Amino acid sequence: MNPDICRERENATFNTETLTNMLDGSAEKTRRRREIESLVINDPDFQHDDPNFMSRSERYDAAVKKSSQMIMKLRDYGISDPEEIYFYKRTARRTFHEAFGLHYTMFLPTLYSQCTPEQQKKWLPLAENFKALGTYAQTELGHGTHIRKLETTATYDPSTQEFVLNCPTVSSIKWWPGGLGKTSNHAIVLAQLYTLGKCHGLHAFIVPIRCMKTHQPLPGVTVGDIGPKFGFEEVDNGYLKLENVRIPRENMLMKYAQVEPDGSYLKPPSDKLTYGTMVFIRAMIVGESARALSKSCTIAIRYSAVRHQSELRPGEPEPQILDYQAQQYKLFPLLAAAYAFTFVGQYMSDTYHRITGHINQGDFSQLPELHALAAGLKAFTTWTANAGIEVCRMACGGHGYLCCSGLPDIYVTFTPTCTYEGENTVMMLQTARFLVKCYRQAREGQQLSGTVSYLNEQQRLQPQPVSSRPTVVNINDLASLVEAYKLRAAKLVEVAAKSLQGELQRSISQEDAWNNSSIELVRASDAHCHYVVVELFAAKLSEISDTAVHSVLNTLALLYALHGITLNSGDFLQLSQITQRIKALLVEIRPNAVALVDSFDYNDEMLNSVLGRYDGNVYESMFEWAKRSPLNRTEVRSFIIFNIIQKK
Ligand SMILES: CCCCCCCCCCCCCCCCCC(=O)SCCNC(=O)CCNC(=O)[C@H](O)C(C)(C)COP(=O)(O)OP(=O)(O)OC[C@H]1O[C@@H](n2cnc3c(N)ncnc32)[C@H](O)[C@@H]1OP(=O)(O)O
Ligand SMILES: Cc1cc2nc3c(=O)[nH]c(=O)nc-3n(C[C@H](O)[C@H](O)[C@H](O)COP(=O)(O)OP(=O)(O)OC[C@H]3O[C@@H](n4cnc5c(N)ncnc54)[C@H](O)[C@@H]3O)c2cc1C
Repeated sequence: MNPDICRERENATFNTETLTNMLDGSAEKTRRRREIESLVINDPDFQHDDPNFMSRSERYDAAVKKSSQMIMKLRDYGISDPEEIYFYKRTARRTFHEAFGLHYTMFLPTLYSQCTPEQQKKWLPLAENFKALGTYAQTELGHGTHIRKLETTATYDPSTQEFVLNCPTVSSIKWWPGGLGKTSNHAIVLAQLYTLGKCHGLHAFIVPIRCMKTHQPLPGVTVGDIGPKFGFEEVDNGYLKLENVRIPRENMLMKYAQVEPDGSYLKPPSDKLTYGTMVFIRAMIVGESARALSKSCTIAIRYSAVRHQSELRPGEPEPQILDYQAQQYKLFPLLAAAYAFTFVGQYMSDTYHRITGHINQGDFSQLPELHALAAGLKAFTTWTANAGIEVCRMACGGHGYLCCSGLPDIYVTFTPTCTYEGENTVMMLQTARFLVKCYRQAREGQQLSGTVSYLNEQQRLQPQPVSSRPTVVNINDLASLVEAYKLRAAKLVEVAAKSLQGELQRSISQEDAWNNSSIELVRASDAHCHYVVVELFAAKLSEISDTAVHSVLNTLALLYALHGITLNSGDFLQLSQITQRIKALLVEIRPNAVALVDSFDYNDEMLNSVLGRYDGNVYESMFEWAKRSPLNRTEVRSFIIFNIIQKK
């Protein structure tokens, strides 16, 4: 064990185990999670070669093998609780995605939420036993964001009681679905429904695409892999062209909308219920942001504790790079954000399950807020985490650029979360749509509840506009900081709403007014999400009874809130005072930095980083890893080089 890192742990002011238990939910939950993780870590079947030394095809093959092994082993162990399955899989996957990822995250959840009971009876046994391996095929070459314009059609033929599916143009070819290229034999296809000559918009259909015996594409189906990408190399994101593919009427997911045998159409209670799976994954991605950021911070902070560089005071030994204020300023606000997002991820998951419970009982009243929250927080947390992973990589200097640091893999695997499940700017604009609506309702005297209830206050304090109210902050008091964030959100929602109003007074259309105000609208959503995060972090503190853990998390929460103010200084005041306070907080966090990342409790196998190793022995491991590079298998690799040298 590296002596620097041992000293860090000895000097921590709190018990890491207590904090880990709190993050997991209880000591028993930590015990069970570790037990599940050790099933993977001690399993020789999961000791695969390093994917960084494999070709793309080898990576795909290894991912498929791993996915099938996981299925069998989960069965053998009798693990069926979704959370436990998730622990098992994320340990086995490490940083990467799994070959059957879309089957679990989108195909199955869509069947659970959008099938009738009869449809569930047919499809769930097939899907849960992996006889029907599925994906979610929505995006087309021409459209990913504006899904109302998708061109794939499903036309009902009452004479045979079938739907006929077609991708009529090049731009209508399905493009991107994970697991579509080579793996899946079924796809949930989102298509424009036509019946009795009328289009009823997007609906979801279960389409068999490959023979369940031979795995050959079925007649009318053209399917394949879209090629190498920025990351996700083990996933066969695919293309799909359907030409006159016939499926039975019962293959339309009919929990909400229905087509009768004679072709008559029954409307769903809300046409946005078709978008339900996207809301689910957006809600879950918030927790993924926390994990990607907490892993990156673990690597960068542990490494900063063992790395010595430069001279702080002449004649003294080189300090740990974690002692540089500039290094702390890069890493500690991200560490604080990783904790904040962990709590927000838990909240988002709970909120999703609570509101979908109501939806299943026929109460759709909270769907708009759920959609706005999931869309906004997905965008807010993925943007921060995405940028933060890069900061962590650069904070490790040159060694951070090596694949064995783990950081490049975390980045390339995580960065598409800013695009998939709804491009982030577009998601922020969806949240803004909800906020502006709420702002108008509050002005009309309606009482708002939930995360937007702060907009009621603006009504109460009329006629003074929110923007003219001073921001007075006690920078040592979290409750006061929450108020400041609340006021900022109210201000920016007001600015966006007034911008829209101003544009409309110039008698331009609603749509143009919206486009001309989009900078203000995105800022309003960003401020709203930032407020929600600070508020939830503060609320979490009130649940913590252990004084030492409370104290260290309070310091992190203050840093998170104050750092956010300096990043958005134009919206707040008291800047120089805040900077001084931030410097003091960095000093306070410094002795606990390693213990705080230890509390995330990533074991070495999952972290998969030579820089972030628990024992801090980075240089020895880095050298060992380099020796395994395929280029080092022979002393002279390229005959071209050999010939050049010989000619000289
Ligand atoms: C057990 C499992 C364990 C899980 C582990 C978790 C692991 C997590 C990690 C997962 C990784 C998985 C890999 C995922 C791979 C990516 C898959 C994809 O990208 S798939 C492809 C992903 N693709 C995308 O995400 C496409 C993005 N695009 C879209 O979603 C839509 O086109 C749109 C929302 C932008 C506009 O829609 P449009 O129809 O034009 O609507 P308008 O704008 O005209 O607004 C009209 C009204 O509708 C309202 N409303 C809107 N949406 C919703 C909603 N969902 N709901 C409710 N309401 C909604 C809106 O507020 C408005 O209300 P109002 O103001 O009138 O009252
Ligand atoms: C790794 C990966 C996996 C994926 N997996 C799947 C899958 O399994 N299934 C599936 O169906 N899809 C999948 N996708 C597709 C993904 O969902 C889409 O790429 C995503 O929804 C964004 O759509 P787009 O590509 O059309 O981007 P575009 O909408 O073309 O975005 C390009 C730019 O235009 C801007 N823009 C677009 N519309 C607006 C607007 N209204 N206002 C302001 N700005 C706007 C955006 O902000 C962005 O800057 C995957 C994508 C990736 C990268």
